[in-house]
Amino acid sequence: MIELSNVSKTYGSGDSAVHALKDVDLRVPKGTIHGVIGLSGAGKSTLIRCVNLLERPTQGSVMVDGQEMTRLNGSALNQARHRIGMIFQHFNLLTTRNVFDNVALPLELMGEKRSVIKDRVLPLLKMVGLADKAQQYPAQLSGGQKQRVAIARALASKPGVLLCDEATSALDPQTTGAILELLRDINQQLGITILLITHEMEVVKSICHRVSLISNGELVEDAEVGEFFTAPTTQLGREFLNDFLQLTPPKELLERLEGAPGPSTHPVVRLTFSGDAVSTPLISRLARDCNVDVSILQAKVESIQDRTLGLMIAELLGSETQTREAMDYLQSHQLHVEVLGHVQRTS
Ligand SMILES: Nc1ncnc2c1ncn2[C@@H]1O[C@H](COP(=O)(O)OP(=O)(O)OP(=O)(O)O)[C@@H](O)[C@H]1O
Repeated sequence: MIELSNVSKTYGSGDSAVHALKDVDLRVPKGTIHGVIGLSGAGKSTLIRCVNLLERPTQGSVMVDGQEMTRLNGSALNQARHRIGMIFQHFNLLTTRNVFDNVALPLELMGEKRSVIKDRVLPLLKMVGLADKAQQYPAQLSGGQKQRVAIARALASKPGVLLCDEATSALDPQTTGAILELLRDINQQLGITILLITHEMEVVKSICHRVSLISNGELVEDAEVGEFFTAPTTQLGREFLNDFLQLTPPKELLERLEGAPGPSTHPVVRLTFSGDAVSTPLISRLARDCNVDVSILQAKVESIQDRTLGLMIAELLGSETQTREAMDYLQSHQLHVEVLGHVQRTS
């Protein structure tokens, strides 16, 4: 289990101080996979590096599997770090060591005997699918293979926790999928707790149980993945979702979109719906009960874990009162309604 309480991190001081983390509380239960997503510079790397104290928090406490990391120094901290594996975007392998010796490195640093090292490294290489590459050097491997070596190395000291710092960001989509599958297998087979940071919703959707959204050093959302994808509670969360689903209004419509309603305009809305609302014929009811016509401009249905998510961009055609009633009707049926703007009637 990982538990951060009131963690803040400030780089520098005075006028040049950067408040990279502000009062962060985060709890990752044992055996779960937790994602932290955010824009560039939001504080993701700082947060993950505070877990193993590669960065020491300015304030607050960090507990990992019952041990308070923030109280440790020197050799006690080094010992505790053996229980926390970490993988990085650029793999960080030693180019002068072959695959076997890269994986063996943490065990050598712990003073393990060669026979123990051999018994540990070979099954790990098998687990990550590189049993036949033990004698090869990093330069002879693909990006995905290098990350597999890094994963085996991170697991060598039998950690209870694995930290993944943008572990798939340097990989193509197919290799990303294979590495994520490996991480999921490791989580299930070894019961290891995984904390990962990413700027990609696809990563969160594929393997995380829960997700936190970080913005300007603050955790602004924390939810189950299905919940986050179907009902983000912040504007930033909705923007991540819309980018992921690529449901933005067509360019030609954007050009005609006006901010304020006028005497002869229609609202253009983005509707997000999940659960029962996906299978309810709300649009035809809207036409019947509220007397508005609905012109669907874009629509998409996605399965996120055990939930179904529907998205739609539509123009509501009717009088101002009718369209307002229609939006109230949709909201009362648990749809998230966002008015994107207004367009002039064409007829
Ligand atoms: N060593 C440092 N010294 C000073 N400022 C730093 C340092 N490391 C990070 N920062 C600043 O802290 C803030 C958070 O940075 P961080 O790297 O944690 O964000 P991030 O979300 O991981 O970004 P990215 O996705 O671009 O890697 C940024 O404003 C960054 O410039």
